Amino acid sequence: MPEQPILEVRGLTREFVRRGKPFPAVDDVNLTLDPGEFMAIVGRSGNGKSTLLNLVTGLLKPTSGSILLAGNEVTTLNDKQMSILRNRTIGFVTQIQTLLPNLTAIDNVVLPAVLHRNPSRYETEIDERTNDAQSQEQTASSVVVDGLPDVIQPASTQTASSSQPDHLTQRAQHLLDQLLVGELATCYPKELSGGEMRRVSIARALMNKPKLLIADEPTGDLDAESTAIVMRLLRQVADDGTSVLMVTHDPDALAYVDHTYRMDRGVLTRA
Ligand SMILES: Nc1ncnc2c1ncn2[C@@H]1O[C@H](COP(=O)(O)OP(=O)(O)OP(=O)(O)O)[C@@H](O)[C@H]1O
Repeated sequence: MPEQPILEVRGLTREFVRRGKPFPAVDDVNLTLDPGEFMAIVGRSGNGKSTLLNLVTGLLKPTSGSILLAGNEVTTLNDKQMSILRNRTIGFVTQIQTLLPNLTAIDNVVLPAVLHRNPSRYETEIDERTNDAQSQEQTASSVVVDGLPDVIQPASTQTASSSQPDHLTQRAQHLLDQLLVGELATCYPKELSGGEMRRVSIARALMNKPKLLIADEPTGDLDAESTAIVMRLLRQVADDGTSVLMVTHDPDALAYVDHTYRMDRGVLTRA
C-alpha cells in the first residue's frame, strides 16, 4: 500500500488587504509532499512563499482551502491543538532568528525534545477529537503559550542541557557537530554570527526527528561552503524519510532537491 502523504494542500487561498483592497497572497495552491520528498519553492520577493509556509504550520489561518498534515486537518485545529501537532510533526527553520537569547546554543537545540517529552495534557485530544468542533470550543479559551513561530515555549527553567538525559544532549551536540558549530554549543545567541545562529536553528528544527521539515531560506546568510554542509544534511534527512519543504533564493541549494516549484503572485506551479 502506498504511504500516506505527509502534507496535502488543496485549494489553499489566503487574502490580505492592502489599501482597502483584498488580494490573494496565496492563490488556490495545491501541493502534495510524500515521506522523504524534498521540495523547493522559488520565486521573487513578496510572491507568497512565507505566507504559504505560515499557513502550513498553522501560524496563519487560510481564507479558504484545506491542509492535511500527517492526517490532521490543520484548518480545524485551535491554537493549542496546532501547537502540539507542530511540536510532534514539524521542524521549522524560520527566516527570522528565533533562538531564545537566555539559553545556550545546545539548550536551544535540546528544548524541543524537552517539550516533546512533557506533552501537554491536551495532547491526546489531537488524535481523538481533531475534528470535534465542540472540543475546539472547550479548549480555545486555554492560554496558548508558544508565541514563537516554531516549537519553542518560554517555560524553560529546566532546560539546561546538564539536567537533561544524556542521549538528548548527545543528539543535540551531534547535530551541532554535523553543522560545524559544535564548538559553539555553550555560547549564547548574542555571541554567534547570523550564519552560526542559522545553523543552530537548523539543528533545533531537526532535534525531534520531524516528519516534515520546513525551511524558509535555510542558507540565507551562509557562504558557499556552509551552504553545501547544510544542504547535504537536509538531503540526508530527506533520504532518511523526513519530508522537506524549503523556500530558497539560492540556486546552489536547488541541486539537492527532488522537485522545484515556483511561486508567482501567490500561484504555485512546477518550475
Ligand atoms: N500581514 C500582512 N498583511 C498584509 N499583507 C501582507 C501581510 N503579510 C504579507 N503580506 C503581503 O503578502 C505578499 C506575500 O508576502 P510573503 O512574505 O509571503 O512573500 P515572500 O514570497 O515570502 O517574500 P520574501 O521572499 O521577501 O520573503 C506580499 O505582497 C506582502 O506584502
